[in-house]
Amino acid sequence: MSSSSSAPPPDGDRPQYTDAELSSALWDYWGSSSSSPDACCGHILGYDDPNHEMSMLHRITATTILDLRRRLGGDPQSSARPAASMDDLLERARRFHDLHGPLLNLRDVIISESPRMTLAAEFKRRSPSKGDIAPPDIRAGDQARTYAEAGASVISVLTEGRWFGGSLDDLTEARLATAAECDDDACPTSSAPGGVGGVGGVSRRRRRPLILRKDFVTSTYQIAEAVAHGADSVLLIVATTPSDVLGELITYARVTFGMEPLVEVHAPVELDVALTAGARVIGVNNRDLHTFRLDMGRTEMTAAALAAKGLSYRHDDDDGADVVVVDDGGDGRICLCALSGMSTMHDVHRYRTAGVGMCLIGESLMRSTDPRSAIRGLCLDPADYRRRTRGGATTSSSGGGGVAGGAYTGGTRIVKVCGLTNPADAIAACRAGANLIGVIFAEKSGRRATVESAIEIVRVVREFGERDDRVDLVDDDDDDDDRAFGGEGGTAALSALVVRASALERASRRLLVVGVFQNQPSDYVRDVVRRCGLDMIQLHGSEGMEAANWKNYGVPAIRVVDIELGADDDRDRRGGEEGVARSSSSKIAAAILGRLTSDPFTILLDTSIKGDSRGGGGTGVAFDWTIAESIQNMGLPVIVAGGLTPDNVSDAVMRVRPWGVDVAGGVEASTGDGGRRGR
Ligand SMILES: O=P(O)(O)OC[C@@H](O)[C@@H](O)c1c[nH]c2ccccc12
Repeated sequence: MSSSSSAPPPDGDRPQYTDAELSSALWDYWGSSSSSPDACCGHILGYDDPNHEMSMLHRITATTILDLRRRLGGDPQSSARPAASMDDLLERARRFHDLHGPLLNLRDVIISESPRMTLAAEFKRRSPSKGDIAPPDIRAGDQARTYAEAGASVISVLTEGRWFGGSLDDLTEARLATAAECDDDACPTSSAPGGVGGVGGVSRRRRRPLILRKDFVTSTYQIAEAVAHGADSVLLIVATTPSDVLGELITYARVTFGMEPLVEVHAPVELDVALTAGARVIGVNNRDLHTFRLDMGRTEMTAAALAAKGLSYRHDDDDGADVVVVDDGGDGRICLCALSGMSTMHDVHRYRTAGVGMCLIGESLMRSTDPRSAIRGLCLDPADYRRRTRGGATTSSSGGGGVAGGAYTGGTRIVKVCGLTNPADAIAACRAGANLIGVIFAEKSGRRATVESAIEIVRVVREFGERDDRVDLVDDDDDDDDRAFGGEGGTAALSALVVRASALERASRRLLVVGVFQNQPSDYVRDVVRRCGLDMIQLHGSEGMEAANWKNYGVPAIRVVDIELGADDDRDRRGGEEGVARSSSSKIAAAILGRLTSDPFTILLDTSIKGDSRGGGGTGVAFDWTIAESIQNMGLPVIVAGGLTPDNVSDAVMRVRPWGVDVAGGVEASTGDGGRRGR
């Protein structure tokens, strides 16, 4: 990370430090310890960084050290709150406990949840790699309560202010808002892990969640500060802490407060440092905080190293029996946690299989419009996961999907923003929550992108989605047998499309770029797909169902089905005769389903205007959405397009609850195409 892009957002009267000041603060910190950087695995120099430039992790840590130094020294220039003395903090911590009760112990919480995966749900306003993640008016207390009620037994609160936008006030707010036991419909069994008095399945009350302070802790002062503000535990990062200091901080936390800290490692060599320092709860950050690169395999790598030492705590449920593993009597085995990059029940299950006891999830819960159902969809209880995935075909994480049969009721999962022509708008769309980014190559469009701009868009979207390559959607779930895709309508096609909807939901967490084409030669389409690295295409012309088979272009296709807006349909709709409109919309829906083949990956419904020679798409007009509703009632999740703008999209979502929406993106300026929107 270059130093120019790593400056924090400007923030009031906070002092800015030069690189030289930051660097010397770090070396002072390291110099104060007897352990040399090399002996502690050299992480202070950063991984994969032969030039040993100051990484973001160094910068944030050093800034935190200098900020604290200023506060403790009582900076007369600053209007920031002067820091309390250590004695004051200890007195405040004692008062807090007299009022609100004792600390919860992190290891005990994780073990008592087994075999259910402990969820640490994180409150994080922004991050250095992603910018703003949540709306500015979001309250830590509200979010923490929602998390707790949905089944999180740990709430992690980012308190770092400059890069993560957090504060100690957020911490206290989260602690106080979750002070009471809460009703818990996510509580799995009568043995109610974490529950109180849950005998015989009568009571479903959970104890309050444990509150974790996430910050860049380098001193006992910050630990006392955390406790005084309501934290039960703190994060300690091996990559920035000299090994002897790490040992001192862990011991201080335990002896002074009975606190069990979460010790973060990223590389196997750091595991040894953590173990030597006496850590008992170890979190593997899948993200390298020096480079921000995400490597989901880090957790398994560390789990294997821990298992080889015979130190893994077993959280598993003995092959499916709902047996709670009892405490091991404190024989020193380690609770392993996975941190960063998770969002689905598959991620949780993956780490469950590796022996992990706690998953910490931030960004995807902060971005979720419905964190409650997002948490339920994680299937923390292994029995839930088995139930959801029974029969081999995995259903959507919303729990609403399933192989054909039954209406789709899972809510809106796919948000496509279409017509982007430059990387800045594409990033804005990603930040706003889009998971499909549409780039138009159709000739008639006023929003047509160039190959060069599409290449750039693909680059920034991949970076945002943290992947290096095209997402391979046609995977093991899909049957590569030609007969299954051979153009027969009916249930087989429907089943295939329903399974693919789940696959698309999963894959789109990494954000996909879709190229939109209309009656263009397949050689041309293939060439653009290859040159730009598109993940999918959308066929918008009269190419026909069969043309959408992924084998034609090498990537799966969204097949657009035009809903023609004729004078009659329009009268039906406006006349307000619900019954007539409904019966005609279900007839249209049935006709559409009858035409389906299993060639497309997904179906998108869009408006076309009768008699318009230019064909469907880009009309800026909405069709009768009850057609989409009928199709979904028949079991097929669809994407709805046509006349959706950021202003009216929530209306469509409330009324139809479509699986996907397609919104015209970018700047709503005249396209030079008679006012037609860009698709
Ligand atoms: O938002 P994610 O990808 O779910 O990750 C959360 C958490 O692990 C991440 O915020 C984190 C892990 N270790 C940290 C150290 C400091 C700040 C932040 C972190």
